[in-house]
Amino acid sequence: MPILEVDDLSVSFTQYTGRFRQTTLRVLQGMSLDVNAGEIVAVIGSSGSGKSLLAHAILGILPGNAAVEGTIRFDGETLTPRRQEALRGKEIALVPQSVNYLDPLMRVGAQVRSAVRTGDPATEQRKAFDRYRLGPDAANRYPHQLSGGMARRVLVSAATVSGAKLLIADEPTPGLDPAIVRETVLQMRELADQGAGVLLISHDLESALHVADRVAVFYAGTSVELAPACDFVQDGSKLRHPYSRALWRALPQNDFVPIPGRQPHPGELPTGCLFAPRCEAATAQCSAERPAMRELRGGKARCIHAT
Ligand SMILES: Nc1ncnc2c1ncn2[C@@H]1O[C@H](COP(=O)(O)OP(=O)(O)OP(=O)(O)O)[C@@H](O)[C@H]1O
Ligand code: NI
Repeated sequence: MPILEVDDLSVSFTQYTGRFRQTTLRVLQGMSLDVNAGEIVAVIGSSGSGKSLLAHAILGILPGNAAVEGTIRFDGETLTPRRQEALRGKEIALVPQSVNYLDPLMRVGAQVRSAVRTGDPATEQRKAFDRYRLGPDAANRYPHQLSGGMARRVLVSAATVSGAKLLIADEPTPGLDPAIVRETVLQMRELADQGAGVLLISHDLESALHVADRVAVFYAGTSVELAPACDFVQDGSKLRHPYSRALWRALPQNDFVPIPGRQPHPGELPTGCLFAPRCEAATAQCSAERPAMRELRGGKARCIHAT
């Protein structure tokens, strides 16, 4: 049974654009995916595609002006705001995108100890710091006294001492040390092998493919494909959606072919398929209607032409 099931999730923000004018911006739509225990599902998409919002919707930490539609089930039961609060940091843990999530005024050892749920907090914190190569004096430091890599490892420690059944790792944005990115993905694999379900959010298809079982490809606030990781091979012809194939082909070890154009902003989405304006295979029908996600060859794709 899946540990996490996201079904037709949409997120909108209400914004005031003047004293009396209010607009609603839909930033996530029709998002569906599931994660099984012991499995890593990588969420891949460029900046602004909705990856962090999905994580925040699952955890119930979206800002107050956000409206959520659709259902999220954890361990077979629908998540309500009350249940999200009860599970957050316990059964469902986040490795946040930024080290700014650490409390700047609290020693990091104490922050990790406060996340421990079973066993002796001091012992569990020490074990986690050993596992993630944080020296014995690291626990007494404040976040600003740690290097970026060490702070990331403290975040992973805090997420793992909780013994969560579902881990959501929101990877640091590019520009941060690639070695740290690699390290985080390997840590996630270890946790999945111990039985946790992992949602691994990443810009970096290549590093995610090292550890993921399945890949969800996001574009402009929706999922366009859900594929087994092993479909990302050779010329990409096993993939179902033109955008997934384009991402694959854009990798340096493949043809390094960039895709012309850019991802549309939430306020300027095309009426039909969101990828149609950049798609080589687009026809008039693609611009007429938003395609639904459909099952295809052991995966799913949101494209009327996909075979
Ligand atoms: N509080 C907010 N109010 C209005 N729009 C928002 C808000 N938070 C996020 N958005 C918009 O929602 C979209 C998705 O944002 P999100 O942070 O999920 O992207 P992301 O895929 O995580 O990007 P990155 O890889 O840069 O972290 C973006 O267009 C962003 O501008
Ligand atoms: Ni993000």
